[in-house]
Amino acid sequence: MNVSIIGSGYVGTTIAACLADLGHDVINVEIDEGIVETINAGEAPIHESGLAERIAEHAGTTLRATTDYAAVRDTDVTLLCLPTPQSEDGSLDLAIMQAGAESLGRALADKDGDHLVVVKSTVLPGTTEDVVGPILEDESGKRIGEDLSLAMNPEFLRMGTAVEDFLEPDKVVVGATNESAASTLRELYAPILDRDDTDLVETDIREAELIKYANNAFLASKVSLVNELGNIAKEYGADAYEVLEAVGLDGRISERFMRSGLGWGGSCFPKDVDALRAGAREQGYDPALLDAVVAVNDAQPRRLVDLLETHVSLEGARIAVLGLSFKPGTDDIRKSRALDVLEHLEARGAHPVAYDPVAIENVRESRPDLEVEYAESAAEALEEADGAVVATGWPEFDDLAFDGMARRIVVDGRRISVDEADLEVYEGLTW
Ligand SMILES: NC(=O)c1ccc[n+]([C@@H]2O[C@H](COP(=O)([O-])OP(=O)(O)OC[C@H]3O[C@@H](n4cnc5c(N)ncnc54)[C@H](O)[C@@H]3O)[C@@H](O)[C@H]2O)c1
Ligand SMILES: O=c1ccn([C@@H]2O[C@H](COP(=O)(O)OP(=O)(O)O[C@H]3O[C@H](CO)[C@@H](O)[C@H](O)[C@H]3O)[C@@H](O)[C@H]2O)c(=O)[nH]1
Repeated sequence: MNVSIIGSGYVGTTIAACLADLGHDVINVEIDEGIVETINAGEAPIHESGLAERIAEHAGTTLRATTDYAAVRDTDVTLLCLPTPQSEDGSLDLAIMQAGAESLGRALADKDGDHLVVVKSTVLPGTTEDVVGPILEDESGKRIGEDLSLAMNPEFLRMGTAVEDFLEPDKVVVGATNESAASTLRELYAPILDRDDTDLVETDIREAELIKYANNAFLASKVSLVNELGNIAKEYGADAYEVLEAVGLDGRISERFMRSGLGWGGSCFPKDVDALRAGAREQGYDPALLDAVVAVNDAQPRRLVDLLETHVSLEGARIAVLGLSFKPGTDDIRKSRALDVLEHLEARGAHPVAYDPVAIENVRESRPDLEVEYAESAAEALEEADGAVVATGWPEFDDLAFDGMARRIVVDGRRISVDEADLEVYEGLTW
């Protein structure tokens, strides 16, 4: 099948390379010339395991990139993978989606024959049919249900495991207005749907849109619940990890997403939970539970620094901060809880010395306001430190030597593996 993909970020690039791998002819339409050149040169514009080799294999043949929307006219289906950020007030900002839909609609005006447009971006119910659809119709002169079809197909991949998640998903959700759109998507994903472990969910567009938010809201809520239970466990002197491991044995609950600690960040959970809360309020519903889910999450970094302060007087103290990315395996620092830890440390007069295997440059560039010293290794960050906090659970922090510290006090927000006998103080946030 000939496929065009609008937007070549984490989702668009991963999907393009994977669809080429599945045998489709794919073109990425992207406004960033640097990304277009990188893909056409056979290189990956982002770091994801398994991505570079797929791009290298298919670039120039079944995988191409361009800044020219006219390329969509040579394709049967277009996947919209544009960003859907949040506005200042937390609500969903559709400006980029609207601009992309306008450009796509204009390009489709000159296409003979039918075309299927699929929204893959995370958008609130109603966006595909009430915002994207009308723009496409206005700009292209085509009519939905006649020579234009519309579908919504949310994406559930995680950063760091994007290729594997896309090719081996638990489910594929297809929201479509007509059978021909649904059948085109079944054909597009045929090799994925042939797997025994992939469920196909066919539904209406509105439900498909909401499934994505419900999925992320559920997972974020699970982590906040686990953190609340962890905070309570800590008060009782109990180990939340032991408690929740046993709880997870209940098949109704599952053992996944049970790691308590510093909380959730990243480019998706925070913005999607906020957009759903704002959307619910707009609909006249007060999302009290989701408000609490965010409040519990926002309190964890302060709680970690409070815990450290029970052992170290922070004014003027040199504090090692281990980890900056929002989770291990990525250099993404968007809404990373580690940044909140840095802010709390700074506000209390401490001198943070931070180390992360890959995310330092991103923090340096995007947060020049933070007064932080950066170290080139965990050992360097720990050298002469009066205390340390673990903010991201990078595997390389397991079994670290803490002997360079001035005082061997470690407060852990991610449950790394440590030899407590080596330490003066070792405290977990929830154990
Ligand atoms: N990142 C994830 O892990 C993930 C997972 C599932 C779903 N999503 C959702 O997928 C969507 C895309 O997310 P992402 O992380 O890939 O975003 P991203 O910011 O990484 O990439 C978006 C790309 O779109 C390009 N772009 C912007 N305006 C354009 C235009 N008018 N025409 C063409 N290209 C344009 C940007 O230059 C950028 O390269 C969002 O709705 C997000 O919520 C993201
Ligand atoms: O037991 C856990 C699991 C996760 N986290 C934290 O939760 C955040 C999100 O983690 P993860 O879900 O692995 O990362 P993302 O790449 O943000 O993926 C989420 O967001 C994507 C974008 O919407 C979705 O596609 C994915 O399904 C969804 O898992 C990170 O800060 C993790 O540290 C915990 O604290 N404890």
